Amino acid sequence: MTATPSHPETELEAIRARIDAIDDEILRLISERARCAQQVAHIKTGTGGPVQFYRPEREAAILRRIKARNPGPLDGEEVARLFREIMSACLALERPLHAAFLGPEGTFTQAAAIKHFGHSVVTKAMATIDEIFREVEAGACDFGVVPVENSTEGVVSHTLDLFMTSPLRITGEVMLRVHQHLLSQAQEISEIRRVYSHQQSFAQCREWLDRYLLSAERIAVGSNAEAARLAAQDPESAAVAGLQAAEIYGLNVLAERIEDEPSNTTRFLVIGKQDSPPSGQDKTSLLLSCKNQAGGLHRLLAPLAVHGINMTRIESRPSRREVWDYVFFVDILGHRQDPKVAYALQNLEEEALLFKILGSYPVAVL
Ligand SMILES: O=C(O)C(=O)C[C@]1(C(=O)O)C=C[C@@H](O)C=C1
Repeated sequence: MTATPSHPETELEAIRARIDAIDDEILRLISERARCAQQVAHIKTGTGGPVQFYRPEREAAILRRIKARNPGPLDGEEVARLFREIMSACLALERPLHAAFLGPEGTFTQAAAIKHFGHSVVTKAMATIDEIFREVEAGACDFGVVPVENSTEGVVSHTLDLFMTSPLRITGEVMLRVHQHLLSQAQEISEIRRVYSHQQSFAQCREWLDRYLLSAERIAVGSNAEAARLAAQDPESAAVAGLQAAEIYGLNVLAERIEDEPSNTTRFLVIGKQDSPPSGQDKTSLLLSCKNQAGGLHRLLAPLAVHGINMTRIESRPSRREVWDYVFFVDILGHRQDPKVAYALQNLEEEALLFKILGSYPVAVL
């Protein structure tokens, strides 16, 4: 007996019916999950103490678990992003989270905030990095998101400097692949006389700009989004900015991905009043200074080597106390509560002139 070939239309209808049934089931499960989150909130508020609705270590653990268990065919990153949004909505049911970012609307910092907290976070644009710190210190926002380093252009020194005086802690990190585009009201690159962008973005696209827009004036402004806003008012100009800015300010994309390094990534820090409990895969950021003598830095960092701790970054900045006096921003792998890290930090503190733990937080998952 030969099987009768099914009609493509009938087949499509059958699969769509199956998708509808699956969607019903997903919806039922998401609603059940949301009710669980409401119960969590109820338990948290019942404890009497200060309530921490947002739990970065738990969120990181959930996303890592989902990625590890993902059977495909969807990519692990993709699946984690979906769960990121489900958790974001569940948390908003408990209590909406407010995060300050470096504005205006449409900056990479806003994209980083949404990548980290999901779309249910309420983002608030601030004019400067200082204002983000102050907004969080004052309790007007739960968290702030600030850029700290770029893979092409290096450190955002102003952010580091603010940690010297701020009581805020680092509660998370966000890695964002940064793609720069040439945005304009004009239709052709040949019409462009001026280009607006942030200094860092100009630096990330230097080769492209030298090649295709050498004669256009480069005007540095406070943010890429501000650049896009200005480009929207001046048809002979363009902005180097992200796609979000193109959408918000209604600009054409004249050239895509014009960054010199295709892997161009910016690292952002999430700042808040508390850091995060251990998630199993964490980093710790430190602010240190050592005696100004031969072998001072070597002796200061020796406990890390002795206890087998991996240092992922070291950055020096003028201390602003004395001329030619420096402080060091050091990132290590591990949580300050991990016994090995705790021992090393104890030894390190004995050797240091200045010793401040800026925070322990989950290594970025997304
Ligand atoms: O487990 C918690 O503490 C929750 O509040 C639940 C939940 C979630 O949706 O899974 C929501 C928000 C927290 O940031 C972490 C996890």
